[in-house]
Amino acid sequence: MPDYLTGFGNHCSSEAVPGALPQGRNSPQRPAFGLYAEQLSGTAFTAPRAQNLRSWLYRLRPSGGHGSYAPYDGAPGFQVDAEGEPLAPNRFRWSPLAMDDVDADLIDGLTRMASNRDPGAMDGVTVHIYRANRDMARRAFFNADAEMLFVPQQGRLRLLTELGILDLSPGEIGLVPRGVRFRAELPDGSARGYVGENHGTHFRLPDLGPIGSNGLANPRDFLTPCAWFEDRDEPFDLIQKFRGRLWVARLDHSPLDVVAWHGNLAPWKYDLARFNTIGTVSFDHPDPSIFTVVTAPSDTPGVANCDFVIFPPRWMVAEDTFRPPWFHRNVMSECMGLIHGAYDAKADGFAPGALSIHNLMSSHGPDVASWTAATEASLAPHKIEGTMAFMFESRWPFIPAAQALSLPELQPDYDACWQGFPKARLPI
Ligand SMILES: O=C(O)Cc1cc(O)ccc1O
Ligand SMILES: [Fe+2]
Repeated sequence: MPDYLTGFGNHCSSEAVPGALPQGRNSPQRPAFGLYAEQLSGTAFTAPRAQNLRSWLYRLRPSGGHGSYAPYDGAPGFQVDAEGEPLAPNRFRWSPLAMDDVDADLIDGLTRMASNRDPGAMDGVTVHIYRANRDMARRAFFNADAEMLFVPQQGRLRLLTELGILDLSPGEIGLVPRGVRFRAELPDGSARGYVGENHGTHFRLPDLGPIGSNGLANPRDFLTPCAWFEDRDEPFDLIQKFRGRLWVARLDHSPLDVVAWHGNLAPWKYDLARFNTIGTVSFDHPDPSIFTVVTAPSDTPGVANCDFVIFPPRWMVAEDTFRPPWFHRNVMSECMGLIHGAYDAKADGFAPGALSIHNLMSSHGPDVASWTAATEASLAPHKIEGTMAFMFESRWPFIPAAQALSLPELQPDYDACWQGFPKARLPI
């Protein structure tokens, strides 16, 4: 079992071998045991202190010991291709992608579903679904384009990163920072889930405003792995994502050889069951921003490049209120998934593993069946249980990948959700 340090954005220190971490300086002339000191930065050197992220890694070899990168064609589904334009401003929904014909590791088993912005432009978000049944044995990956937020939906996912091991189960999320090398194992033999690539500034905890100093995701529930390394002198492929494409270089050893590290740029995981959910105790359905777990701000205050929002179990007590999500058209764009259970705005067609996209100004909200049930329900206190939906919400519209639009799981009749509402009757 991996060990974890607690807290969000803390300056951590960890060593897998006692004495490996230098004391009192970052880069001594001769680090202990002949280790190599290397800085990994997550922000510009001159970023304000409150946002500045970097870590110091002490490793068996410097990370640069690889040859030149050649194109990697093994994971065509993960890469960015020319998109089909013009994109119809439709609502999109995919049923869970089938697992039967899967024969891939995490990287080869990624299917890019939607992107916004140019992945090399340090802005926007890309959403993928992964389906895998093989461990990455002698392959490691890192992403120059984005930090990666993993949302397991089926099966556990073990991310063995340069800075330690994240063991993720469905219901937990895990973040691997830009540039951090990792490989993935599947303790249950196969796994499916979602990945959000955040190309912009880092996910952080949202401000709480009038909520006060506690609530939503509490910092101490974020877990950062302790230092871990593998000493393997054998051929390794190092795959890198750079400007939307994949590249591979050869190493003669595992690049996961960081014996000790310190700093505040590090992987983390979070159990969504720890989320302190806040809602109305009077009337009206509040905006879903109260369910924000982490947010990646843009340059415009309050307008996120990407919010990660969940719809967790919670008590519904609002009086004289239509309790599920209302009908709406938003200026922000929404990409939703479901980890388990049912979502209260969609009675049908949105199964665990599914994905939907509601771009800006597209009319959406409850389907007819959910609307009918909620309109007729008695408004006794009621607990929504056994569910966990989530949403990547972005200021940029999501452009479905051409490959996603030709998947058999794309639902041809999604618009039918909003057909058949009875017309309102005015008094004559
Ligand atoms: O569209 C959705 O289902 C997500 C959503 C939920 C909610 O409670 C309010 C607005 C919103 O976009
Ligand atoms: Fe919405």
